[in-house]
Amino acid sequence: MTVPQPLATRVVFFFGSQTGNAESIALNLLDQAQQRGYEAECRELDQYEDRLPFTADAAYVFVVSTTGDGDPPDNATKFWRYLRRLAKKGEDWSGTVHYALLGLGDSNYDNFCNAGRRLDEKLREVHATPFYPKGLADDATGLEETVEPWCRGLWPSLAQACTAKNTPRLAAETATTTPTAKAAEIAPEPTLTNSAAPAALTEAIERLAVAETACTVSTQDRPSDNDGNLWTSQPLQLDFGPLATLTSLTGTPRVPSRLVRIVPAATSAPVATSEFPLTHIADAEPFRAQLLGADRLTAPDALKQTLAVQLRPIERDAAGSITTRMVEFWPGDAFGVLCPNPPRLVRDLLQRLDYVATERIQIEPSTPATPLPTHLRHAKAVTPQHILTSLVDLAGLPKKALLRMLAEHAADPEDRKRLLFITSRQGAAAFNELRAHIPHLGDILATFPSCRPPLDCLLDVLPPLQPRYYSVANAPSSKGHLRFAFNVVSYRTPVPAGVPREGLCTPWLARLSAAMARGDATPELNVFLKPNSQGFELTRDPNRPIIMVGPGTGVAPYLGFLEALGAQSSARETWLFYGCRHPDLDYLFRTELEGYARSGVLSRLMVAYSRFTADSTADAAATGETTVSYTHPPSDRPKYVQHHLQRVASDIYRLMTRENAVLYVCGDAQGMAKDVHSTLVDILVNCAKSDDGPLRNLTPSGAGALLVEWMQEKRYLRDLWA
Ligand SMILES: Cc1cc2nc3c(=O)[nH]c(=O)nc-3n(C[C@H](O)[C@H](O)[C@H](O)COP(=O)(O)O)c2cc1C
Repeated sequence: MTVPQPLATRVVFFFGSQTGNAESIALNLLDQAQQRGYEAECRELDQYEDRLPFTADAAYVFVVSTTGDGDPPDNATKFWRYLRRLAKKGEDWSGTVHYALLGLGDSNYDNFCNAGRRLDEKLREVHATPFYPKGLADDATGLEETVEPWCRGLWPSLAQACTAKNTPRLAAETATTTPTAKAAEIAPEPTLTNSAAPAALTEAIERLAVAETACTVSTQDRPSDNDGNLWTSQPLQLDFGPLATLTSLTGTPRVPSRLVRIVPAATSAPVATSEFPLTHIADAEPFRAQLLGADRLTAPDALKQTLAVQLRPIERDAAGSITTRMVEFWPGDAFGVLCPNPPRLVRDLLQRLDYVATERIQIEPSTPATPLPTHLRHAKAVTPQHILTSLVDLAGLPKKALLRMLAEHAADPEDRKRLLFITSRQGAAAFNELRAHIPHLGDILATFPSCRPPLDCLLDVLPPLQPRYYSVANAPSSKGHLRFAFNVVSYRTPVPAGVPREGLCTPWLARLSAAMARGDATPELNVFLKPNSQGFELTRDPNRPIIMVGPGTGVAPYLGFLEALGAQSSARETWLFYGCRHPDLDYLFRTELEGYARSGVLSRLMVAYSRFTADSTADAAATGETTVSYTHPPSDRPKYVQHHLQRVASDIYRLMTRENAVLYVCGDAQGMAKDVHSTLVDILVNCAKSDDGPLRNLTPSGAGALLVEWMQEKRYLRDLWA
């Protein structure tokens, strides 16, 4: 680690963020840097300047998440390609570019923090100099665990790399704000100590005074309750016992930066739907689509309810008449569905926060030098109801930043103490317990009844509401229609055990479809095309063999592939490895898949059943081999897709090493994709033993490297979710 003489006089925070975490961290860092007197700015990575972008007079801080299968976020791909080009050309940034890097990821995925790691490698390749060790934060265990210490440690290192130009704003603010604000801002990690009785802890906490909230009025315009009864707000039963014996709290995070301010809109005219910002996703061009209906793909007694919905993209002419909109896509593309938060939850929150649902307001940055978070940038004239319905995520797992902000707005000292405890080092178990309840924002506010945060403070910490993406399960030729398949997400909480919960978008689509089947009007959705930028698409080369692996709803994109292949005439081999629990319960798209196998569009269809225990000797269905009949004793049946792959190992080896096949894997990142990957390593190592070519003596690590090479060459493609 080289700590440069402070050449830099400004700091640039760059973020690459798909779902808002990295952006929120970068914006908070920007605010803190400005308070420390640095001249600072914050940009999306793809907003780098093309000419002379990186200079010695700035220190650079990168906060980058990973998406897809180890890929950079959409707003960082242009920069990533640019940096690769520079590295290839032998660019030399030694002595010029000093940087720090924080990667975000999730260790449930194979390629943990891959985008951050690779960015770091490339920066080193061009001889940029890190001035602070890189941090890699893991969503699986809680980003905060790494993010907070990394951010705290950044400042001393930055002070050596970069000179602050201005008098720290902190000092100026100290003179003008309340003692509370001072304490919270100056000490990034307020350590509340009191060696006396626990009551004194309350007193110590009390000294961090409560900010006032000045919002009034009531809710109008009640949306209809078509969102089931799972979204009512319930207080959580949490164990605050340990708090009774504590005399100090340490490790509480700093109060989140103020990013957003709400002002009355310039006009009070009602908001027209057409004015309403539909999505913050770059390049997305939403269109309307009618929901035509849903087919249930699983039996009523199957573990999961899986639906295939049909949509008809539409456009309206000036007279209001509707025609089908022909959307150009390619098998492998996905569509984003913009799904609202549940009306019941929105209404509860508006009541609780005392906002007029339909009052026009405007969102502005808290200071001119701080950009608005991307998802709020278009909210020029909106209503509180719009914001809570469509812009922010109310149901995601709560972050410490949210709880820390709420502590600032708790009128009751007991609520405040408890909230601070949950965010503290001593309250780690309580924080995990809170998250195990899988609460939504309404539950959290019900648990701390004296909290009434102003809407702008909520907007500072709530992540953007994400569209839900579904692979298109048909070919473009399908009369302009779109088909998606998904499991309707419902589950029970681990704590307290067994409380029913549901997902946001899939139960909503299921309810809309059911209402329509009962005779309600045809619903319209806001949808946009998300072309597959990572190469997971039907190969455009008509001669390449195709191997598709996709258990469960991972089979969905292949339905699109197969429909398109059915319209081609090609002698190539097409194999599908599919898996489900039981042939009679959850074999999705069975008729279609077996039809493709019979007609030869699929050369082989191999189905693994994980819970099929019938004691018959194998017929085609029992073995899961539809096109070749051979028998297996029940105990020897392939249970999972990787078992089928093992059975035909030499064919897989031949197709991949000699016939330039493309291998696709779609579905669960955590279990299936890892097992399939290690099976592929085994297959390569074992089959290479009898190969006289260059792969003979292939080791497991050599096989792993070969698979990585195939990924880079887009011959081994994965579309995964955790
Ligand atoms: C669809 C999807 C794919 C992901 N793929 C990976 C991955 O391959 N490797 C990884 O470490 N994390 C992966 N993640 C986890 C994210 O990097 C992590 O949740 C991060 O906090 C997101 O930050 P952002 O909101 O700034 O994008 C993935 C998350 C999603 C939703």
